[in-house]
Amino acid sequence: MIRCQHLQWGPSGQPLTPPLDLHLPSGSLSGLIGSNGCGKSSLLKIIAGLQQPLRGRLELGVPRLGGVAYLVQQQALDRQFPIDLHSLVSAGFWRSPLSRRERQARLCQVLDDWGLYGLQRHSLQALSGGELQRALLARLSLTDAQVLLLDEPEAALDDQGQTLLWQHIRRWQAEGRTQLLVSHDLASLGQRLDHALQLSRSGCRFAPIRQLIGQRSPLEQVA
Ligand SMILES: Nc1ncnc2c1ncn2[C@@H]1O[C@H](COP(=O)(O)OP(=O)(O)OP(=O)(O)O)[C@@H](O)[C@H]1O
Repeated sequence: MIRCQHLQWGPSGQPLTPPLDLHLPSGSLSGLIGSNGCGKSSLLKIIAGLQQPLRGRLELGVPRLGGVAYLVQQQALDRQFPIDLHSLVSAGFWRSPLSRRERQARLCQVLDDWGLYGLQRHSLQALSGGELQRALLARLSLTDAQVLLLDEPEAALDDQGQTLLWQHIRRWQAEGRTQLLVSHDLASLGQRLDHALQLSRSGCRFAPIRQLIGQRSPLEQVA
């Protein structure tokens, strides 16, 4: 669950949008859309607790530590950081109650799921954009967090990667996790999601995504 009351965020004294009131129930899957610089990534950082809001209240129903997982845009990562793919993905076990043996089995499964087998010892620099994105998603797959914040998760993924991504998103939805997903691919979101939050300087609007992007359903098109 994510509940915002009169929430505002942005640079000090310069809120990016009018106050946001929003309730995303547990298990919901919602898009977060809007033009470049309107404040989408900043809102995810506020929800993740990485930035402070300017004003308003935020309620998550879970503790931030362990309860919220945030998939960052990969350009926010330092590719020079001296770790390999194995270490990056394994960070998803943080606070996990699994035994060493269980972790090993789960890691193998997740690496296999995301098509990363054989790349465990590659440094971050040696990964392609799509491989790094799969590694970040594999790390997310290891967490038990109930709130998942996904910032452009389809970035750099090929068709097969995008299919895998949406299989996982549907699985997380079936597990009752709350997901908020930033994307600029409105056509794809329009086919896959029911609702989205649209941010802009003039206002925030949570509505059926087809209304927001001006798309009509196939039935409406026939009618
Ligand atoms: N650390 C910061 N200091 C000052 N301004 C910032 C900071 N981070 C972001 N901003 C500004 O806040 C605004 C919103 O940025 P944000 O990254 O949230 O936009 P966005 O909607 O995610 O954009 P995009 O679609 O381009 O990813 C931008 O104008 C940006 O320049």
